[in-house]
Amino acid sequence: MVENLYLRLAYSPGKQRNDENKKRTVLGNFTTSHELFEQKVEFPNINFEEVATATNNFSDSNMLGKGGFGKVYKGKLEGGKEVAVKRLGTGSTQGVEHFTNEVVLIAKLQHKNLVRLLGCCIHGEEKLLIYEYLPNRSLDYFLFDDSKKSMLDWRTRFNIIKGVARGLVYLHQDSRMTIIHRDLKASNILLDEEMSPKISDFGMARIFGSNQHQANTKHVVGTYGYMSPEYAMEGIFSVKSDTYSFGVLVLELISGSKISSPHLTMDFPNLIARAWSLWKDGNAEDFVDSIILESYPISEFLLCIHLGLLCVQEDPSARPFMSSVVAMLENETTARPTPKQPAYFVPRNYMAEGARQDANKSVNSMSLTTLQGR
Ligand SMILES: Nc1ncnc2c1ncn2[C@@H]1O[C@H](COP(=O)(O)OP(=O)(O)OP(=O)(O)O)[C@@H](O)[C@H]1O
Repeated sequence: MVENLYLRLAYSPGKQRNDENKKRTVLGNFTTSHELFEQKVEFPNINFEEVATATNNFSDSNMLGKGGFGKVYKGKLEGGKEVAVKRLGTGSTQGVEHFTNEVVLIAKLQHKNLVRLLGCCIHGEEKLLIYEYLPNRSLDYFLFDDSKKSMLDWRTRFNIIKGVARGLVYLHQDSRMTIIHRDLKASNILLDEEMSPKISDFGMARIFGSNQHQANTKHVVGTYGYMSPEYAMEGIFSVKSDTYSFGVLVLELISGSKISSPHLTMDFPNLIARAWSLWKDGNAEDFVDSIILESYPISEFLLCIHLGLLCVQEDPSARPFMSSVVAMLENETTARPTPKQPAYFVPRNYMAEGARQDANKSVNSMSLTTLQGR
């Protein structure tokens, strides 16, 4: 049974909310999703029993994956529609925030490169988000698995780059709001049956008011390696922090390596360092994943490496807006500035085994980072 749910602010703000309130006073018209949440949002509420039945009572065999905020299950609704159900961990304020953000934001957005949220469910302590099911799961599932990455030929990777860029332009400037995603990464790019990309996971996104260009927070959230230096170290975020994460994603797609790949030697603290070093020495071809290197025009690889390096520059104002990125991707003759040397940074203790294993999970706070290789 599906009925419309009118959502109203339903939780008491904790410490984090207080911090953000203080900041809002300083920043003027900075709008958090909580404020929108205080407005009424009409959204399909899917019955809990129906979701439980659809997912075989949230059985492990239906589990598609596990993120920082809960497990995701495959389900089949009455009538046969396949869905993905995110079951948020109970009891945490951050889980509630994640839930409200997703519902309020995605309910208002529609673009072919954004995942569709079909409904939600609040049932006692349970909070569920019900999405369209994307049969090819997420980009990381293919790109970082040696036995699957050959399924991502260059044409597919190039289309993914272009689709994600268009989705970001929509978020940043073409929807009625300016939305900063704040956690763009390979596992948040879902792939449909044609391997077209859909940006997912808006649990950490923030909305800016019309004259707002940047904001800062003491509560840094996101994923190691994809965070821009100014965000990781000073908590400053803007559309240009998403541009940075996009640049990292582009470099991962070209090289077929993770930003934090253990295969990188100590000469290269991360993938950005390697890309920069090879590009400036005129050896950018060596950066390209050997699986895709043959049979495609080298000019497209070089364009994308160049673009990736422009996006990860240290100075946010030197990074292109996503609309310029799309223009460069769609027309190889569009002028491209020369990228400056990026700043490589890794979180303190990042080389520790435990930290590396969790490197691609979203974090709810990040304390210290160290700069290297300037
Ligand atoms: N709509 C969907 N269709 C198919 N698979 C999905 C869908 N949504 C999520 N998944 C799968 O579930 C996994 C977990 O997703 P989730 O967004 O919770 O976490 P994550 O992005 O891996 O990590 P984090 O929460 O740290 O960002 C994804 O990697 C993906 O494989």
